[in-house]
Amino acid sequence: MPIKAILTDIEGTTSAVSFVFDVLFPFAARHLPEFVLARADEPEVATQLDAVRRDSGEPDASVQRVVEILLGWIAEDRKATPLKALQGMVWEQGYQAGQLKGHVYPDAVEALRRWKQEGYDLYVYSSGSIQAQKLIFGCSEAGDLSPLFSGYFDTTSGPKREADSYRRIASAIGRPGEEILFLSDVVQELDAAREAGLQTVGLAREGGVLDGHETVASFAVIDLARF
Ligand SMILES: CSCCC(=O)C(=O)COP(=O)(O)O
Ligand SMILES: [Mg+2]
Repeated sequence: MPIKAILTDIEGTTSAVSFVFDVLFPFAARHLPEFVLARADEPEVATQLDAVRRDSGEPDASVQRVVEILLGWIAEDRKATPLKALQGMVWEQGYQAGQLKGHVYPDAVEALRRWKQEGYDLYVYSSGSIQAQKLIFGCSEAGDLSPLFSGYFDTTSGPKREADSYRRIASAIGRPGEEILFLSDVVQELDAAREAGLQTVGLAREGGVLDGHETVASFAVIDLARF
């Protein structure tokens, strides 16, 4: 069945791992303590702090202790939903102040624009929060890419290495899995997507092969007509 929609990962796929690890995560680690301490009583922040207390098994943790837990999670790259939500809020301030500009590989920008023009529907699935996804594409070095996308999915749809997450996303998109092409740099994500019936292409930006999946180094060589 020909594909009608593309679902793409961000880190390592549309965007450099180094942008996430060397720019976004250090920015969050630097600004998150002050942000959390200043806004701990605001409902959207308080909800996430309670989720950290719950997920860490420390229901009585002080705000200061929650900040320590969050900094530990950033250091170990934990894909925890409340951390991702808070990072998104902190990054929003950085993008708004012009301190951050989203990195998107030029080949990804070109292909996404072309695919959109050709009539494919484009979606994002990242561990970064939906707010963070909108920011990286909306405030990118290539300008505002947000009009290209028809929807965004994060870990509130489930973990990226579980097939059920992709089944939920396909259902939300309103298409059978085989009409959706999933792009990612992580083989366990590609395996989970395939188990749910999606088609897959792996991105290995530095070369190499993602075991069991067609693998490319650039969006420029992905030929959608073959699917
Ligand atoms: C949305 S940009 C921030 C990316 C992020 O926080 C992250 O954990 C990357 O996860 P991905 O699923 O895109 O590999
Ligand atoms: Mg990735």
